[in-house]
Amino acid sequence: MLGEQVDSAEGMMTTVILCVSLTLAGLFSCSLSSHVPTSVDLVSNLIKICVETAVEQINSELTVNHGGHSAGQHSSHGQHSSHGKHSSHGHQAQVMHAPGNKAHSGHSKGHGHMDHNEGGHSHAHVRILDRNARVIRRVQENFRKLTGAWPEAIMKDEMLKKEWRKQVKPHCDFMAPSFTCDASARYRTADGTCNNMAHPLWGSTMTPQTRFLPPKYEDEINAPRTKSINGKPLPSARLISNVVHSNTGHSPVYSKKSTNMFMAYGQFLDHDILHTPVLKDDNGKDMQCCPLGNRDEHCFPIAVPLDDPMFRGWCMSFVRSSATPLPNCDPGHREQMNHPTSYIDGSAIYGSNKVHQEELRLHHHGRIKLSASGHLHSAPDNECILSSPGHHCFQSGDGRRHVTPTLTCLHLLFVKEHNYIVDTLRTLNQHWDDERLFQEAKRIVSAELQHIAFSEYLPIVIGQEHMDQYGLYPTTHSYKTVYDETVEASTSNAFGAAAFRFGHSEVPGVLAMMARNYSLIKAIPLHTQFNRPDLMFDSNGDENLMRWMTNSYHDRNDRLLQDSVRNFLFLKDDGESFDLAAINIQRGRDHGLPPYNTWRKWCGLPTALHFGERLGRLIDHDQATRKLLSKVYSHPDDIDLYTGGLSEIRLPGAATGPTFACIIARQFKKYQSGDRFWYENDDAESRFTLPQLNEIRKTTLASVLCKNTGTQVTQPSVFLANNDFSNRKVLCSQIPSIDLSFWKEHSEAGSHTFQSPISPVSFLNPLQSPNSPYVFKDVFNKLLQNLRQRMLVKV
Ligand code: HEM
Ligand SMILES: [Ca+2]
Repeated sequence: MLGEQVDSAEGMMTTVILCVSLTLAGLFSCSLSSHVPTSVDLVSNLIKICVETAVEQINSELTVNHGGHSAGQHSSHGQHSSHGKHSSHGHQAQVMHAPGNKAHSGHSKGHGHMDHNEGGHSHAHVRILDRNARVIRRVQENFRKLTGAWPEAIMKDEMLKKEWRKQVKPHCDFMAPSFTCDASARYRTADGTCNNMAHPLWGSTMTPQTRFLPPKYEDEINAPRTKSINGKPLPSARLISNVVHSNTGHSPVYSKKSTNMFMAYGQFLDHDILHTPVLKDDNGKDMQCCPLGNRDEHCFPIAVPLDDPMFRGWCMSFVRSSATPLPNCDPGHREQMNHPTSYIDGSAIYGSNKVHQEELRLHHHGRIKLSASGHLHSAPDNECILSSPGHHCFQSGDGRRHVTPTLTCLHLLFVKEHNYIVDTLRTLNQHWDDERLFQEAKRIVSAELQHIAFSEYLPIVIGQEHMDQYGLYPTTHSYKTVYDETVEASTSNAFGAAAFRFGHSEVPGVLAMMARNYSLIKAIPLHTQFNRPDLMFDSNGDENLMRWMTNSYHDRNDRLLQDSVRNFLFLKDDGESFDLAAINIQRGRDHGLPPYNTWRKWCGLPTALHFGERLGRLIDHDQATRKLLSKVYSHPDDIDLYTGGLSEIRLPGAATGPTFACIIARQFKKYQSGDRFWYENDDAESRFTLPQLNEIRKTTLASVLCKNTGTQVTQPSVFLANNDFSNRKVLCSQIPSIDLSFWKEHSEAGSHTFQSPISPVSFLNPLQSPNSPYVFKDVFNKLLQNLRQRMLVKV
């Protein structure tokens, strides 16, 4: 045991020697107890040495490099109480600006993201977490230099662990707020805390992403993977992108099955469950990490091949995802944080903390703010790119709302859905106040989002077999009692940094708008629209864009990404742009994702031994892809998860191959069974009544579209093309939709009893179960025959 080692004469000597030498070096002033030191004293002093040295080191680095924030004592309880109130305790970070510091000023050269106002002071919080993680990492490194002990050894020794927590805690005590969760709460908190009563932070905002498998960092703790198993450097992420993911010079190939609405919804859903923050510079702009060899801890620039067809100058800037300490400030490897709540709870609409939520609310009749002209409420001008007078940036619960117009219009759609629900509830329950209306509508919208995700979206992503294998289909009757309090629903690293990015291969090169008669209004290259709200200001812009989204195929799920995102991502006037495929690969390395073969094994799939054709080959890749992979990688064990997974042959009826389908299925299982407020749950305090649940089961994205836009005709499943009989277009009035009269309160104000259950006409969503009968088919057969089949437009 390490404690015993330190207790030994040798350990004591080392401590004293170090103490003296570090004091002499002027790093800190060391005073060991005057009495004969006990093992606790020694360990305590040893850790103290390491902590103080770490703080000094970081402060001097920050002063030299950035004039950034001091690593001194600070803490910020970014977590919230059980009532979701924002609280901030302890000292604020001290800011020590170095005189004359010019680093990173003025220019915004990172990934071109706009300034994100995510409510509260989220970026300050990211900075604090990142610095605290850095302090802990340094303490850990120092401790290892002194004692040779790895984090595991510290955690196994009770005395050492206790001392560690005591000494390091002042540098990151935001991780241990005290909670009084209300077990009888009917509503989720804004920040996701208190969902799991035993672990109130699970799945909540700004907590570490979880891992299915331990990370693979080059130094075991922090440094990205850069070396092949044969010791040579790994291929550059941009080179892999050029060889394996490039479609440059070729026409796009479209899916034969699903629509651009399926693509867009994937991004919208992703933003409910994940955002990994990266650090900004002192001016709140993207950090610049070029040229190669930049030694800033936050930088991991991508090497651009000399003969690159698009990018010049050897280097693409890449900022590492911010780090976050582990709970209790325990030692361990680098972890990345998740900004939104991990639960599928509409946090992209409602915000992920109370402060932000309050900003978004109108505080009148339960509504969310919209502009007078029916757009999302305005946000400061620096949060998007404005090019026309009269246009404005938008507010919403997630900072990335402007990234593409296809995403922005889904934000608007669900704000309208919220307001539609509150307005209806208000007519039913006139005694409900603003708060009650808001919370009830939020609860219903969250349930709708969960239902759409699991009944309409996910089956197309992973296929029926995985849906069945993991028990992911929603039930068609009664409750589904799947809640398991031992399951942590937090978003996992490999899911977010690789598998769920499968959708990037669906992204089109061109967006379009369609009129009510399905004629094309206009087609616009996607890369001209990043971070711009303009299309939303066209007359009926959102409706016309969504009409195109439901009437056009997305780009096929394959290993290829369109130039819109592979060469022209966030293209600026000065010609600077990024490659999303290269970023995804680099992100995986930055996050320490184990490579492809390790995940194959975890999924129970055969691993590859070579790139050839004999036994032991990459069995889920076609021959051409095996060849391309062999051109860049020197061994199958080197293959990055993103590249290996994306280039697999898709499973029958799925948008993903077996490795991504496995990771995505296991992650969605966590969202389903780790959420106490899961909409199908039979939880005494928060469940829906059965009739209400049956109403929620009627929800389809088509019904939400019909209710909240001028759309009059659409196919029942807007994720699927309307090219076969079962999904032909029907009038909106024929698309089942939630009947909110089941929320009419029966008794006194404040009570939670609702109208007695009158069993509604049973409705089976055809997508819930592959074998269920298609009810529209019988009921509306006649009408359908009269509707002309609309051809999908390929732009
Ligand atoms: C519509 C066009 C899209 C654009 C322009 C886009 C762009 C981006 C960018 C720039 C990032 C950050 C990359 C990084 O720095 O690591 C990102 C992350 C991500 N994207 Fe997309 N994306 C799009 C669509 C999609 C779709 C359709 C999906 C899924 C179906 C998706 C899933 C993800 C996921 C899971 C992440 C990781 C998020 C995080 O960890 O913060 N994206 N995307
Ligand atoms: Ca969420």
